[in-house]
Amino acid sequence: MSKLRVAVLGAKGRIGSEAVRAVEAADDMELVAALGRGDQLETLTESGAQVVVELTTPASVMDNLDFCIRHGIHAVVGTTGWSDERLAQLNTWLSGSPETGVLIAPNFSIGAVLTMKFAEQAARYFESVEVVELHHPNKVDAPSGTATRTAQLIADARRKAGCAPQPDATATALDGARGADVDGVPVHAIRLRGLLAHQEVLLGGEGETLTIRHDSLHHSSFMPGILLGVRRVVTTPGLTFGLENFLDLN
Ligand SMILES: NC(=O)C1=CN([C@@H]2O[C@H](COP(=O)(O)OP(=O)(O)OC[C@H]3O[C@@H](n4cnc5c(N)ncnc54)[C@H](O)[C@@H]3O)[C@@H](O)[C@H]2O)C=CC1
Ligand SMILES: O=C(O)C1=N[C@H](C(=O)O)C[C@H](O)C1
Repeated sequence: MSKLRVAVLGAKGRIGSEAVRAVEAADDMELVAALGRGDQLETLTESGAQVVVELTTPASVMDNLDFCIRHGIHAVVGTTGWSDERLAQLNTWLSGSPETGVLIAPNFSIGAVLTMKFAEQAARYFESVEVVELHHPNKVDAPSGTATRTAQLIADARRKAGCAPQPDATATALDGARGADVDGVPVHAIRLRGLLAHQEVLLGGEGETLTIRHDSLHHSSFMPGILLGVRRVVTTPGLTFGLENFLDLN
């Protein structure tokens, strides 16, 4: 069987360099390009890349995906910064290239995907819920893509269940003291040397609390998800949001 021809964008970055090694080590894949900032995107077509793993920055990702989709190259995207407007733009581009697949995964680690799933399931049973994400201090965006997605899933679950707004008597607060409001869910971002990527979902009800915590201790935690994404995206046209769509979680 022929190997999947894979390119990595952001190949010198923290996660990109790990992804380069993971693709090189995968028996069913061939690394055909490893591009960094300033490299020509034409290398992707010249090298015959079938799938691009996009791990750059929120400022670069849209131009890169525009190029990939126009050239029918599938993409597995870990880069953060997704808004409804950006997703709508992607869907417009994809409608002009109906056989191309794009997976956007706010988090590639199985533990983080399960954290989101468990938080979504638990959300309607508790009066209060807040999200705390903790990352290395070199991270450029806050709150994290994972925390934003977690809060959105929680908010959707609570809306569907008809939950009342969360209790919060705060009358005066310093700016930021109650975190960012993501769809009615407070999200707090901590940046600390020594950390990599961590998240807690705190749920509170009458006389009890539930804490769901996940820790990514090394970038290797993201690699099985990236490789799964590469294998699945080539047969999944259109936009897929969330690695859970490629996992049998039920
Ligand atoms: N979905 C997930 O599971 C994960 C997502 N991430 C996300 O991946 C992104 C990258 O994270 P890090 O590796 O920590 O950042 P980083 O700053 O270490 O790496 C980004 C790399 O992309 C390069 N770059 C920027 N623009 C480029 C362009 N136009 N073409 C090619 N390369 C370009 C930069 O020079 C840099 O080497 C962030 O958005 C981060 O949040 C990070 C870890 C896991
Ligand atoms: O920048 C990071 O490091 C990470 N980014 C992603 C996010 O913003 O959720 C995934 C993970 O948390 C690591």
